[in-house]
Amino acid sequence: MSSYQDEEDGAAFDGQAGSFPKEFGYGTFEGDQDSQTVDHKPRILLMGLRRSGKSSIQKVVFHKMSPNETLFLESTNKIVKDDINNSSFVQFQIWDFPGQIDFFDTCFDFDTIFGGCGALVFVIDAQDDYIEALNKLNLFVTKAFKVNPNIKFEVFIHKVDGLGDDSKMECQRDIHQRAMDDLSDSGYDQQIHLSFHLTSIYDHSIFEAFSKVVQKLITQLPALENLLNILNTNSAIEKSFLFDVVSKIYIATDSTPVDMQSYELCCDMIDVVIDLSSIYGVKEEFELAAFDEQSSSLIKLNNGTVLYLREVNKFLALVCILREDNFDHKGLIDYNFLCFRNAIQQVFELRNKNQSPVTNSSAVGSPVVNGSNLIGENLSPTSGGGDNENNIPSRLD
Ligand SMILES: Nc1nc2c(ncn2[C@@H]2O[C@H](COP(=O)(O)OP(=O)(O)OP(=O)(O)O)[C@@H](O)[C@H]2O)c(=O)[nH]1
Repeated sequence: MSSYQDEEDGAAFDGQAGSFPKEFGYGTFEGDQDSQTVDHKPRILLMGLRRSGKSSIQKVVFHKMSPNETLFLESTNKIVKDDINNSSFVQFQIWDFPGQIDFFDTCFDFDTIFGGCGALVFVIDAQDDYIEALNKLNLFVTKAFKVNPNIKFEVFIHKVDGLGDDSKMECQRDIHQRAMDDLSDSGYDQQIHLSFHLTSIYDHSIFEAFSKVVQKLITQLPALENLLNILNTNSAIEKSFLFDVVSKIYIATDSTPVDMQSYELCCDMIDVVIDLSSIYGVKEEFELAAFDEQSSSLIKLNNGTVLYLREVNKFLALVCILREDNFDHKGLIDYNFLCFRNAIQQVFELRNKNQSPVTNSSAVGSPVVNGSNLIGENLSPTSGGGDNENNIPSRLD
């Protein structure tokens, strides 16, 4: 097995975007070698009140900071741009806004901020009084919608690790209700769609929520989903995720529902593979990451389930969950995987061909790729998102 290398340092950096609001509406920023390339990437804005957890989210998901270390993060006092380049699919900028931002400041250039924005993530601290946060949410989304109606609005009901299961649900229901009432009062309830996610940096929920945000910016998603469906059907796979290895965001999965435990198992597998690879993997000279197309890993669980990881390209890995019995057909699965990988390659090529330099995410068309080369034996995968909902093993064999 070759090794994965954490690309964090090479992949992302804190571009100090200058002081707010004096240098607002940035075309370039320090550390930006090629502002033209960077600026056409879809942008994700992180907004919310002070200390709601915006910087922590960004650091934990994209910079591998441990959740405990976020206790020592200083308050952000200027907009911080972060260029995420983990893979050909996952390419965007995150703008972390200071909590104390004043939207009535005349220097605020709404057109520049919201114009090229793909998603606005509004973070609400669920452990705090959220009335003020809801007022801000309404102000920001209505303003953003007027400038750019294509923005996806995502509300992270954050720090829910401090709440019990019932309180979580109650909190979500209350925030949802109040936010919708506010939108209705401002006359936008029919036009603006808000998605709500319960999140915490202390578990996988923040990665799952960010996966969903990022997926909405990938216009090739239907093609990827389709390929995963075909792969599953022909290889008797129960569930498969296409992971961005560095961030553990899944950029696509098949169309069966995602259950959190399966996702967590796959994330853990990636951690195991990365850790083992960095200890035992052989790194070629001049190579940033020492893995190749042969990289793979297999973990048998004690409930008759197999986790199978295969390298798709430098940044993406396919992680599948399937029954041990069905893994007897490993040759077939491997062959189908190669077809799948070729098809993904075609998606990449089409995307690169179609990409125009001034586009945001919504302007890139979805290519039509089918996985017609995949071989299917008479294998019948059981339906649903995995059969191990109540049967998750407590140890890895
Ligand atoms: N319990 C808990 N605490 C969190 C979570 N996320 C962040 N925090 C804590 O919240 C505090 C504030 O986090 P920051 O990331 O600095 O908040 P911010 O929104 O960037 O704050 P400003 O920069 O002032 O706008 C830190 O002490 C974090 O450790 C979470 O999921 N659960």
